Amino acid sequence: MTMLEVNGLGKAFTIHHLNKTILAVDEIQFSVHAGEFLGIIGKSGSGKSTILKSIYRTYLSDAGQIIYDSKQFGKIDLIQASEREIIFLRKNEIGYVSQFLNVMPRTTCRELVQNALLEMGETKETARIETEKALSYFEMDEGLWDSYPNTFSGGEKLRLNIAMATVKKPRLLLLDEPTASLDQQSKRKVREMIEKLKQQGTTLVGIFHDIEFMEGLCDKVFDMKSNEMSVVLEGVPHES
Ligand SMILES: Nc1ncnc2c1ncn2[C@@H]1O[C@H](COP(=O)(O)OP(=O)(O)OP(=O)(O)O)[C@@H](O)[C@H]1O
Repeated sequence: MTMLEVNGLGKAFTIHHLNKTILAVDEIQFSVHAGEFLGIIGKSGSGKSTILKSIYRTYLSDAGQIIYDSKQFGKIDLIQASEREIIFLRKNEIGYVSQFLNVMPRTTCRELVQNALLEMGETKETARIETEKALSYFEMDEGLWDSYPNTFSGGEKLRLNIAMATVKKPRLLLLDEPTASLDQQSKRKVREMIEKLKQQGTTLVGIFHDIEFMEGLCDKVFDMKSNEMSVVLEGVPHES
């Protein structure tokens, strides 16, 4: 079953003060089946993050279609979807993790993870238990659970980000360099979690500078250089 189909995706940015337009991505085409992991590779500035942000609708694309098979809405074009539909999908079906923590101010680490579960309808008790499990799993120091994350280290912020997104067991998970500032032990944890989610049917699209991290995780690779998708048979996908 195709979970995500990107057809002819294009996105340009207008830089007003320079009076110029940058074509960030053009004619992007790929598809991902349920439970598959698609890795996007390509050099810096080639448009990898723009693709993920277009899927999550942080950016509104200028051309093409992004057809997502939603549990709630059936097949839906994420470019045409209403704000209300996008908010629902972000709460319930589609997760996004980047290197940057962008969260409600004056909300503790524990509350952030709990709120993610409460907004998808979990009971307070389940949210409490699952939150503690997720924070322990990603080895967040218990002394930080009731602190505000603005003072957290880069790695702590990242682990919180990943905990918030994965605790919801999203149907589609978008990973934009989620292991950027993590140590080997934390990377292993993230990898294990990705494997677990895959087994549970989560579909993933991810970008990793650390190509070795992708080894054995990705089923397919989309190469920005050739604008083509290939199936990973064995080994490590090559950087373009
Ligand atoms: N919000 C924006 N406004 C203007 N230009 C942007 C914006 N976002 C991205 N771009 C431009 O679009 C192009 C693609 O950027 P993008 O971040 O998608 O690349 P990337 O492949 O993810 O890069 P990296 O690997 O360095 O993170 C770049 O030239 C970038 O400067």
